[in-house]
Amino acid sequence: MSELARLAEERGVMLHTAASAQQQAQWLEQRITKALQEALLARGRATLALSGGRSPIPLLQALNLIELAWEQVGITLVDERWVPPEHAESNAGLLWRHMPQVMSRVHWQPLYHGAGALQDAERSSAALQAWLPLDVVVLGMGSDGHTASLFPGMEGLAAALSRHAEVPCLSCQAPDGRQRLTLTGAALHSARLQLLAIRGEDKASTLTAALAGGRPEWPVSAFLRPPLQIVYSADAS
Ligand SMILES: O=C(O)[C@H](O)[C@@H](O)[C@H](O)[C@H](O)COP(=O)(O)O
Repeated sequence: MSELARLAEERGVMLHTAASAQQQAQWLEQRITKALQEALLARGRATLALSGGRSPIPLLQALNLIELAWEQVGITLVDERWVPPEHAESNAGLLWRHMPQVMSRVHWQPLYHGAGALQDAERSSAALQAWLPLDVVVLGMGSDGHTASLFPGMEGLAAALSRHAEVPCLSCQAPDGRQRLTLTGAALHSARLQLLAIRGEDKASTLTAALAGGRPEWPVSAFLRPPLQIVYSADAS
């Protein structure tokens, strides 16, 4: 058993290792679809918060092929760069590019509204408060241990990570100085299904260090406990 698997088991966190990026996407799509269908059956509605960046593209493409009552599903992001959807770095733009069929049918809740980072965070929080608890959250992770746009050393990090955070969405700054919007622990910890998807050896070593408990200052460490399910693939392509 790998060190990653041993540490995950020690923490009671499910770890699935996929042989490729496509198999990781398939594993995620099956669990997300099942959770959304259960939510629709139980409550007539479902909510899903997705990560941006590069890793989620195969998952977005897989979800785009799924037949579901998408009109009863709310989709938002776990974070957004504070740029309009047409900007190359927009996570909203990423979802529209790789999941157009789904995005055209769901109740889409953007985080970026163009009024200013602070005002956009307030507007997104007001809208998302009614969504809590979320049904599904899909987290990614950077090699620096950030998740969503919660970065190590960020001002107000402990409060932002807390499940008792005052608001579900905050504006913040990435280490590169760019404005971002991020869900807080109030939204992220509320999810009935919490998934962390990472790819590549680099992130595996970051995650191993976090699971070993030696990195409490890394935001991802706040999520490494049940009911989190981790899916890892060495395939970083
Ligand atoms: O906006 C973003 O970039 C994401 O939401 C971010 O938190 C992402 O999950 C990690 O940075 C990993 O990104 P990659 O998948 O591109 O490595």
